[in-house]
Amino acid sequence: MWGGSAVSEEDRLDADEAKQVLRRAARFAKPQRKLALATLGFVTLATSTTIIGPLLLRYGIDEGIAKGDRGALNLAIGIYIVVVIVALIGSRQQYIFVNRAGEGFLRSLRLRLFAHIQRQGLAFFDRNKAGVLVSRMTADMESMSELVQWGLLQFVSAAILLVFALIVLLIMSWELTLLGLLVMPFIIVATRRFQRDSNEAYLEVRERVGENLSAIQENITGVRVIQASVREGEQRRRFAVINRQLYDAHLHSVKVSTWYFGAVEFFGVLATAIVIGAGGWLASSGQVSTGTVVGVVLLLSSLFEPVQQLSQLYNTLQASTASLAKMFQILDTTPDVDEHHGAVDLPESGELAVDGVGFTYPRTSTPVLADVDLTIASGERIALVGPTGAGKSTLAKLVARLYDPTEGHVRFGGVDLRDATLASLRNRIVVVPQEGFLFDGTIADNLRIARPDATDDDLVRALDAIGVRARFEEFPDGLATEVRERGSRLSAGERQLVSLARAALVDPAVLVLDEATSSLDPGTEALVEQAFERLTDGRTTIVVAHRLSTVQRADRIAVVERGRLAELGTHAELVELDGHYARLAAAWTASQPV
Ligand SMILES: Nc1ncnc2c1ncn2[C@@H]1O[C@H](COP(=O)(O)OP(=O)(O)OP(=O)(O)O)[C@@H](O)[C@H]1O
Repeated sequence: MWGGSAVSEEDRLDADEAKQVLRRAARFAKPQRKLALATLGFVTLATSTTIIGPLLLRYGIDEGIAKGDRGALNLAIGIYIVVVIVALIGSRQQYIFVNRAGEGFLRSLRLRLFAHIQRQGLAFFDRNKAGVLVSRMTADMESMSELVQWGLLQFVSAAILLVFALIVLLIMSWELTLLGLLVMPFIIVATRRFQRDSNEAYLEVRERVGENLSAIQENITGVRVIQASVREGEQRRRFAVINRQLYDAHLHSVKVSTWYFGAVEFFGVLATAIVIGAGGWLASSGQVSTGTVVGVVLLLSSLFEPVQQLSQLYNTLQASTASLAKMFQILDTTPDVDEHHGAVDLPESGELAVDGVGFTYPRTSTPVLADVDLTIASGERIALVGPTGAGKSTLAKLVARLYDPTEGHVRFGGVDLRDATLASLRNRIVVVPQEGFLFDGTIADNLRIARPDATDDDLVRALDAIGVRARFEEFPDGLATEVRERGSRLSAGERQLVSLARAALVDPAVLVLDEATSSLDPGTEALVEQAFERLTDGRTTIVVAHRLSTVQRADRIAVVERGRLAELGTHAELVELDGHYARLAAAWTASQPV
C-alpha cells in the first residue's frame, strides 16, 4: 500500500535545490558511509533470488525436465536453495544496516539541531514560533525517518532489480522482452498521474487531520467556556462537519491508490498474456525454449514492481528533501547573541552603562526603545516603572544581553556586552524572570539549572543566603522533592523562591528582575520580599517594579514612557517633580489596602 508522503507546492524544491540539499546531506552522513556500503552489499544479496531464480528455473526446465537429466534438475534446485538462504540473510541484514545508518544520521542531525536551537538568542524565538520548531524536530524528522527506514532501501533495491532484470531479460530473449515491455508506456503514464494525485490526496488528508487535531485541542482546553455558554451542541455539529471532511479525504486517497494499483496489475497481466501467447507460438516453432518463456514471464513482473515502488518513493524523497532543506535553514542561522572571536571576560564588578540605546523587535518596524541613557553605579538599585507596553521589560532584556540593542551600547565595567565572553556575561549578569520556568525533576535539579556543578552544600548555602532554606526543607523529601510537571507541586510563591535561589547560586554582580505581578498569601509574600532584599543587597539591581514597596526601596527610579526615559531620580525627587511618577505613586498609594 502507498506510504503516504506528500509535499506542498510551496515546499517543493526545484532540481538544483534538491541536488544541493542531498549533497549536503551526503557530507553530513559521512560517518555512516561504511554502514551504507555494507547495506548496499546486503541489498544486492537480497535481490539476487529475484534475478537468479528465473535463470535457474529456465535451466531446470530446459536442461533437466525437457532432456530428462535429473542431475541438471538437482543442480538447479540445489543452487536455488543456496541462493534463497543467502538472500534471506541479506534481506534481514539490509534492514538492520540501513536503519543503523539512517537512524544514526537522524540522531546526529537531531542533536545538531537541538544544540543549535539552544544557542539562539531570543530574537530567533521571536522569528520562529515554538510550534514550528517542534514540528521541525518531530514531523520533519518523521518524514525523513520514513525515507531512511525503508525508502532508501527500496530505492536501491528497485534500481538494482530494474537494471539487472532488464539485462537478464534481453539476454534470455530480446523479442519476448520487447513484447512484454509494450505495456510499459501505459504504466509510466499511470504512474505519473498517481504521483500527482496521491500527493494531492495525502496533502488533503494531512490538512484535515491538522484541522481535527486543533478542533479537539481547542474544545478540550476551552471546555469550561463552552459549557458555561451552553455551546456543546453547536461545537459537536461543527466537529461533525470537519470529521466528515477527514473521512472523505481518507476515502479519496484510498480510491486514488486502488485505481492505480488496479491499473498496474491489469497491465502486468496483459504483458504476461502477451509473452505467454507469443512465447508459446515461438516455442512451438522451436525459436525459444519453454524454460525461456517461463523465465521471461517471471522476470517481467520484477520489472514492473520497481517502477511502482519508485513512483511511491518519488513523493517520499521530495517530502524528505523539503524537510532537510528546512532543517539546514535553521542550522545556517547564526545566533544573534553570539560570542565573537577575541571576546574578553567581563570584570568582577563595575558600572553598568546604557548609552544611546534604541531597539526594534525583529519582524517589526516601530522602535520600542529610543535614545535611552542610564548609568547605574556598582551596587545601586534601580526600579523601572511606567505604563504597560512602555518598554521596561525590553530595557531589562537589553541590559542582560538577551537581545543586542539595535542602536547604542550597553557596557559593564567599560566593556561592551557584545565584546564579552558569554560565560562571564551569564555569571556577572543574571535575569530573574517573572515566572521562573521549572523543569520536570527535583527542587535540587531545578536549582542546579543555574549552576550544574553546584554541590549539595552550595545549594544549601544559596538557600541560606536568601533565608529560604527552612521553607524547602519542610517538603516531604526536602530538596529531593519532585516538582512535578512545570512545578505544579509548588505554589506560585515557592516557584518565585526557586528563581531567586537560582540567582543566589550564581552570585552575580548584577541582577535583572522582572517583578511578579501575581499576589501571594501574606506569609509567602513576606518570605519572597525578604529573599529579594537579601539577594539584591550589595548587588547592582534593575527591577521592573510593579509594587510601590519595591519602588520605595530603590535608590533611584527610572520612568519609561513610550520607549523613552522620561524621568530619573529618587522617590522624593520624582514626587517633587510632580510628573508621571508622582501620578503613578499617587495611584498606587490610593489602591493600597488600608
Ligand atoms: N518579542 C516581541 N516581539 C515584538 N514586539 C514585542 C515583543 N515583546 C514586546 N514587544 C512589544 O514591545 C513593546 C514594549 O514591551 P515591554 O514588554 O518591554 O513593555 P513593558 O513596559 O515591560 O510592559 P509590561 O509592564 O506590560 O510588561 C510593547 O508594545 C510590546 O508589544
